[in-house]
Parts: sequence; C-alpha cells; structure tokens
Amino acid sequence: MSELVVKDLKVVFDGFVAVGGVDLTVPAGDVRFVIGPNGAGKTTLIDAITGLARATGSVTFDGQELLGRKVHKIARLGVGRTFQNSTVFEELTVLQNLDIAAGWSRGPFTMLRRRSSVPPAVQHALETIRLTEVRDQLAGTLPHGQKQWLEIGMLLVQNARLFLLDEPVAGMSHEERDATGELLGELSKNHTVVVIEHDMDFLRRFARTVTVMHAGRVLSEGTVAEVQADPRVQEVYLGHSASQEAHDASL
Ligand SMILES: Nc1ncnc2c1ncn2[C@@H]1O[C@H](COP(=O)(O)OP(=O)(O)OP(=O)(O)O)[C@@H](O)[C@H]1O
Repeated sequence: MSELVVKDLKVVFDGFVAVGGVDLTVPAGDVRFVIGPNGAGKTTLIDAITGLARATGSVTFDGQELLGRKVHKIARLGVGRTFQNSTVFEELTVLQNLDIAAGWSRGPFTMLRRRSSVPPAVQHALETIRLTEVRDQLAGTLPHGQKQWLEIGMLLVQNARLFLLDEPVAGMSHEERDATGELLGELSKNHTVVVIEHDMDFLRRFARTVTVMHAGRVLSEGTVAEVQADPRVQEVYLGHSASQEAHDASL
C-alpha cells in the first residue's frame, strides 16, 4: 500500500486557473473523499494526477514522481481511475472485459470462448466486485452500478494500488450505493482510495477522511465531523444553496 503526495499542484487552461496550488497527502489505506462545489477543480486534480491534464508542482505515488509521465506509464505505476461515464466494452462479457484489462493476449477465438477455468487474479477480482454470478453476461446489459464495479475490477486486475474514482455512485440505487460503500472499505485493506463525490449521505457513511476543494484550492481537510464543523465549508456550501449538493450537504 502506498501514499499519494501532491505538492503545489497547478493546472491552468488558457490563463484560467482550474487548480491553483493544491497540497494533499493521502496515506496508504485511506478512503479519502474529495468534495467541493461544481467547478472546484476536483476532476482536474485527478486528470493531473493521471497525466490527462498538464500540471506543474509534484505528484508522487509510492515515492515515484508522476508529473511529466505519459498516461499509460502512470497507470503502470499502479494508478487507476474511473470516469463518470462507464468505459467498459458493452459488447463483451464481464469476464472478457476483465481478461482484456488484465492484458491477456489469447487471440480472438480463445478470448470469445466460454471457459471453465478463470485465472486466479480475475476470479479474485470477480469476487471482490461481486460479479461472479454474471461473469458471462454482456457488460452492456448490466445495471449502472454493476458497470461501475466492473470498472473497479478492471483496475484490480491491472494491479492498481491507487484508486481514483470519479463520482462512483452517481445514478446508483440505495442498495448499489451501500454495496459500493462496502466495496470501498474492502479495497482500502490493500489499496489507497480517493473518491470524488457529491453525495453527502454516502460521504458521511463511508469516508474515512475528507478534502474540501473550492475554486481550485484545498479549503478544508479532516474527518467528516471536522469538515462539517468548519465554518469555511459551511459558507462555501451555503453560498451555493440553490444547488442540490448544498441541499444534500447541510454542512
Ligand atoms: N479542458 C478544459 N479547458 C478549460 N477549462 C476547463 C477544462 N477542464 C475544466 N475546466 C474548468 O476548470 C474548472 C474546474 O473543473 P473541474 O471539472 O475540475 O471541476 P469539478 O470540481 O470536478 O466540478 P464538477 O463537480 O462539476 O465535476 C471549471 O471551471 C471548468 O470549467
């Protein structure tokens, strides 16, 4: 398990400062929620960590500098992310999606054949993401929640050690949210987990620590109780009282 350390991270788009000097340390095994009003810079922060947005400053994971490396190199260093929209291959089964993610090159015929034996790493991922029963189902037919879990499973078989999850429970049912929260807890036993989320009820139940971003900067950080009690956080959310997130937050 490894630590994520972000120092003085800046991302500027055509003169607009989306992330303006963020310092952030997420210890190994943490379940860190990153919250903040729309446009606070949360997704851009993850884009910078994963190499999708050009940034200055420093981002280290497990002691290795990530800034300046290409996206696939960062992924190989154990940094995995999910997007708000699912990126699974809908026309392939759950198992085939995991196989591809694991980099199995068995050729098209073996890949598409139903198999009786499943590699241990893939089996472990299937169990962790609770999709063993539907492993031969086409991914496109899965409910939204299960597609998100499949994405997490794909990161597991790629040996990701840092999980950066962008609004994983958006659009999920209550049951799916609960199961996802439990999954985050399980993941954190062996991985470091960062979750961008707007769902404050989900945060209260499953966050271990919270970072609040506002206007490209870290506004507050601590346990759920600590950030809830922070007057600066209350001000930012009350300042956006028209939005659903502020209503949900009641911070
Ligand atoms: N490629 C880009 N070019 C220009 N501006 C961008 C780009 N990507 C993001 N931004 C701007 O940077 C700011 C931060 O966006 P970002 O998506 O990181 O916010 P966020 O906190 O994730 O918001 P949300 O909760 O709405 O997803 C926003 O004002 C956004 O319009």
